[in-house]
Amino acid sequence: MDQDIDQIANEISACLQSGAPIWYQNLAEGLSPLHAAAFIQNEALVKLLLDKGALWNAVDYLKNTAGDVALSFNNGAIYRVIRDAGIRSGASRISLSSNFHIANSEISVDKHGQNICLVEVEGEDVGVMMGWEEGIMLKTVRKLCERHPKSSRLKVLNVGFGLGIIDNFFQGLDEPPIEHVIIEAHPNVLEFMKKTGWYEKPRVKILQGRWQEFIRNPNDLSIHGFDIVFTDTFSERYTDLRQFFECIPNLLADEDSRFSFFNGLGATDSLFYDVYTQISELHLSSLGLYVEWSDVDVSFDEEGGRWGRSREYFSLPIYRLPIARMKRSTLEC
Ligand SMILES: C[S@@+](CC[C@H](N)C(=O)[O-])C[C@H]1O[C@@H](n2cnc3c(N)ncnc32)[C@H](O)[C@@H]1O
Repeated sequence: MDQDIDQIANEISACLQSGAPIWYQNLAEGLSPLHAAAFIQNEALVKLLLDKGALWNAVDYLKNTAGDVALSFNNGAIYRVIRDAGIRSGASRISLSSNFHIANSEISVDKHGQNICLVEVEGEDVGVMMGWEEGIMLKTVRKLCERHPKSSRLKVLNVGFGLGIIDNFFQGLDEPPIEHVIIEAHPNVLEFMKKTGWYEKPRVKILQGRWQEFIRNPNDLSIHGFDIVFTDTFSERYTDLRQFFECIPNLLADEDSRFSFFNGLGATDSLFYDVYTQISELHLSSLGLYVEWSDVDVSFDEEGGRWGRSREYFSLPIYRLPIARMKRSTLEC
């Protein structure tokens, strides 16, 4: 077997040296050499191809990566080799996510009675917040607030109002926040907030604009001291989320404070989702935060009806919910 691999390795090296492109994907199915190596379940070959520069995130015409092929065989070892290549490649170079900016947005009720917030991207309506996400938002609020040492006097910051699902859950707590700051940029969403009475709510402060205008850099202390911080801006890229991460140590009040974000990047593919999840944890850790993850079941409960006229942006059955806190050693430094 080792001999076979040595021989294959030599042949592949010779092919590459003579100009064969390692990124080649066949015309019939869009399969790359990495897909093929995962298909024959040859870990050494997978490693070799990745070493030679094979794209860990190439997708075939069915949108499957080599990691998906490995998973379909339940081959955890090969899956991890491919995933780790993705993590090493660094989040800033991953281009799988929603990378559009706030476009025309519309808030409406779909035929299933769900509230949906749609934006138009390249002529297609994309749901950026839909009623089915209530379960995620409810569990997030529970994880953020339950047994919080300051539960009777919470100061909450939420970035991105959308349909206001999470903000309604914060307001519905037995002991609502003593300060509830919401940053929202989109004029249509701000209009919706006006119509639904958010500007009149006691102890709620609405900051109109992009979060980047209010939280200018990681050392900016103009808004700070929150017990709970949540962000869900969806239309932004991972680089924006990472920039927001950098501001978290200054936004949080103390070691009891908790931070969460909508963990939806790459959520149309288990490999991409896994890579984003791991990279987020690594980046938060480098800033002195540790993350606890819990799983939320978001599998289909009806014939795919939850998407309405939007594009699927979260097609996995499990949402991985992050709760981050400052590590004590960081606070003592
Ligand atoms: C997915 S929705 C948030 C949904 C919300 N979590 C809920 O429970 O309904 C995203 C929101 O973030 C807003 N947004 C996007 N980028 C933003 C930015 N840079 N600053 C502030 N708000 C932003 C959008 O206008 C949109 O209202």
